[in-house]
Amino acid sequence: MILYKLSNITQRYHQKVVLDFKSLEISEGEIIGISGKNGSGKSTLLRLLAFLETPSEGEIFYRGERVSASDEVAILLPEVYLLSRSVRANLEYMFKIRKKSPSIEKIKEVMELVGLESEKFLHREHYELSSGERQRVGLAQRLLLEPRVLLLDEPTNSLDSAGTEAFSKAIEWVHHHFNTCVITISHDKKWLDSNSNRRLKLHFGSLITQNDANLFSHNWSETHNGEKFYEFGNGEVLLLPNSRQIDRREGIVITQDHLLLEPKVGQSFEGEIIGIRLEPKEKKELMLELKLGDEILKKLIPLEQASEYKIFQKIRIGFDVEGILRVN
Ligand SMILES: Nc1ncnc2c1ncn2[C@@H]1O[C@H](COP(=O)(O)OP(=O)(O)OP(=O)(O)O)[C@@H](O)[C@H]1O
Repeated sequence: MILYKLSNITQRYHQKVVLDFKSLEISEGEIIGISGKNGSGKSTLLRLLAFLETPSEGEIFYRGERVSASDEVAILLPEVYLLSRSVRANLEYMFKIRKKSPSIEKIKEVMELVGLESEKFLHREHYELSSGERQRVGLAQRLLLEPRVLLLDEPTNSLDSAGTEAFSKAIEWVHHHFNTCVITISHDKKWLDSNSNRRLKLHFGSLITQNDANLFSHNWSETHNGEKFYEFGNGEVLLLPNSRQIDRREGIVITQDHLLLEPKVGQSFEGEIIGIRLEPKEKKELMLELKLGDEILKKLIPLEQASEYKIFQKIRIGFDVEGILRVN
């Protein structure tokens, strides 16, 4: 079932366009990771999905309807707001929102899930919590809501590695139990990769919806005559012929399909395989993680080709520049 349908979205603050894209569909149970540079519009998009803001232009349908709020959607912001009471009272409050009677067993279950020992933390006052512990209480609150959509804005910012791992498990748990659609913003690409089955990227307010693995959208430069080239950071450069008309601020993307392994013709670059893993979605493909200069690129290959690739193997990487996408 499609949960969200967004079309022709523009969001402006004081005349400045911060988000501008044509369409986005999000289905039930998807686990989506959103990345992008500071100010690219990630939090703005999350606020739109949480109905905390309405777009300046465009339409958002939630389960086929125009709605102004939904109690099926929960959002965890980087600064967690807690009631000036104990952890227990903060968690019990969620049952009131759901019009259910509090269950101490359920509370203890979610506390353990987010890595808060219930014996130690249940009766702690809100002011006795560190920022990482507040973040954990915040997530536990939202898990108790059993949301259809869980929106997480930089959830792991104040967490240590144990907390980060607990949050990964909690995402799996909520997805498994309630088929929750989880949408997470993070600057930690590795964490996002292992905690999402679809990636979105924002680039100056434009949405790039291809599997993120495949694309690079910064470090484009111009020659004196306006042709674009991409610097990989190892001295190698990919030239883009006939690219004068492209404004590099629009974002230039080469999708995964146009990333070629061991190409027989054309320009190619030496890369290295730094990761090989089974793609979680269908389990019929392998994701190769390739390092080329400062870039980490990804390429899906059929499972049958697994024996051809080994970790730390050097590999030639080429690009079919016909596959350039402009993102606007
Ligand atoms: N309420 C607001 N009023 C005016 N400008 C805003 C407001 N909220 C965000 N902006 C601006 O909109 C742009 C996008 O902000 P947003 O917070 O969505 O970016 P982001 O990708 O989440 O950034 P970060 O990675 O730094 O959190 C930024 O230029 C920001 O300054």
